[in-house]
Amino acid sequence: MRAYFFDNLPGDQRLPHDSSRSVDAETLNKIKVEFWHIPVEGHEAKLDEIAKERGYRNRDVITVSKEGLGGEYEEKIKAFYKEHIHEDEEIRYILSGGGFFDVRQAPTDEWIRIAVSSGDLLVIPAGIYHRFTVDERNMSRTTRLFKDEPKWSAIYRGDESDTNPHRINYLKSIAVAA
Ligand SMILES: CSCCC(=O)/C(O)=C/O
Ligand SMILES: [Fe+2]
Repeated sequence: MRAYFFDNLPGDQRLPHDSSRSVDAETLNKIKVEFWHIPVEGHEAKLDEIAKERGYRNRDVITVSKEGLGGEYEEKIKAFYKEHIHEDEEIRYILSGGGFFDVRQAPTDEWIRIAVSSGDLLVIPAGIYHRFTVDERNMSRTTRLFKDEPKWSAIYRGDESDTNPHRINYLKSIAVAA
């Protein structure tokens, strides 16, 4: 896992877009993004422990690739890279391949790019604006943890998202006024 500010330059979303300005763990902690590295071999026990501690009852594995998603690939890639929030925390564990999770720092609204590969586990809090893309490998196999039914539902950034209670609570939790 490596984090840095996104360069905001035009170009394929799957390229690194590395501004060379690194982001440290403390900066990520301030915006409530957590991460672990858990070696893939034998990761199940640690994942079970995290799921139990945080009350997650379900999980699935998604392969984001042309082969994995077939006819849905283009549509899903667009949906994941469109800026959004969730009303639940997002926990993702990368089994193979990799990609980039971009999270918006508040209050600056700058994109922080988090490069993930196999063994990286990321916790993205409810209410933070973010997006995902595969990298140049064009493939990520990821375990997604869900508290309830395994369902992906996103609220795209727009007028309604800024007044969503989960967005407001998130800003409060990091001591930023909504
Ligand atoms: C790599 S898991 C698929 C992407 C996803 O679930 C999500 O919410 C991205 O923000
Ligand atoms: Fe998401």
